[in-house]
Amino acid sequence: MTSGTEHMTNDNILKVEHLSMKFGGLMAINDLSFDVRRGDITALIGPNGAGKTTVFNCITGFYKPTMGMLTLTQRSGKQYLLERLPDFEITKQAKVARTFQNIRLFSGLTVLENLLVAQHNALMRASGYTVLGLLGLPAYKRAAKESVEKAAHWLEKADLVDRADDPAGDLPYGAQRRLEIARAMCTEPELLCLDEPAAGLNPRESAALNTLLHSIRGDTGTSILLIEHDMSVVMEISDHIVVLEYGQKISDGTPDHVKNDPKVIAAYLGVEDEELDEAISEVEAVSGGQN
Ligand SMILES: Nc1ncnc2c1ncn2[C@@H]1O[C@H](COP(=O)(O)OP(=O)(O)OP(=O)(O)O)[C@@H](O)[C@H]1O
Repeated sequence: MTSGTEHMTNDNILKVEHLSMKFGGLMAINDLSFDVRRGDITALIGPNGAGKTTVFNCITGFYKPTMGMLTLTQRSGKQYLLERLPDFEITKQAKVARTFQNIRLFSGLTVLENLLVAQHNALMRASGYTVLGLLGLPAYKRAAKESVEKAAHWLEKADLVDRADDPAGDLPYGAQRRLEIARAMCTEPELLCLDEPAAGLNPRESAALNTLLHSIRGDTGTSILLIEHDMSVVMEISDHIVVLEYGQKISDGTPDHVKNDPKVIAAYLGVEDEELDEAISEVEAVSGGQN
């Protein structure tokens, strides 16, 4: 199999197999394997330093893994080995979009302009890369109309219509997060990778984020892979959770499975194996007390 060959569609959009990433003497990711099912919201969680961002950086081409295979299968069945592609091809061809822990918008451009700039590549292709194309080609006019329509669609989905003409930098934090996601959606990704989308959001903004993510999954079928520390967000929106600790997978399954997994409880409470029973009883006592 090589990058970009045609294959049968399967249920997994992404297969991570035996991924390892070494920084000097530090094994940040150690023989990690997991699947991201098509159309699911999959969360990658784990304590600080577990290796979540490193996995994202390998998937999006920012790091080249020391070992392992990252196979992305598009809806058409076309497959890409991400570890072999430069990052711009991962975005452009494999159609993986990403947001970052720190918001990266064009803060001086308006909200609408941010959504249009995201579609620059498609517009330039339609122009034939010539001035005449820009001025006269029907293909360009059609593409320009479509890009405005797409921007309007995502403005509405992200609940930003009222702020369309404001500079992106003037938006409240939660609205900037939704704009980043809307901008990524304008590139029509097959896999959307979100790095801590709920970080710093208040409960109302978190709820608006959940609505946006559910509508992305429901309306477009785009698969979402996210890193998130906020457990209430993770448990509410995820179909599937993969838990890392010290670069290795310690649990993998539904939110219910993961939240009751003793290994996960221990990792989050920071206890040794022999103290596990005690820790589990403590957690049960606390959750019992809240019900
Ligand atoms: N470029 C790098 N060079 C050296 N070490 C790195 C590099 N990037 C990450 N690491 C190390 O790899 C380990 C995993 O880091 P990573 O940022 O992936 O964890 P994380 O789970 O995303 O943590 P957090 O939740 O705090 O963001 C850490 O020990 C980190 O110090």
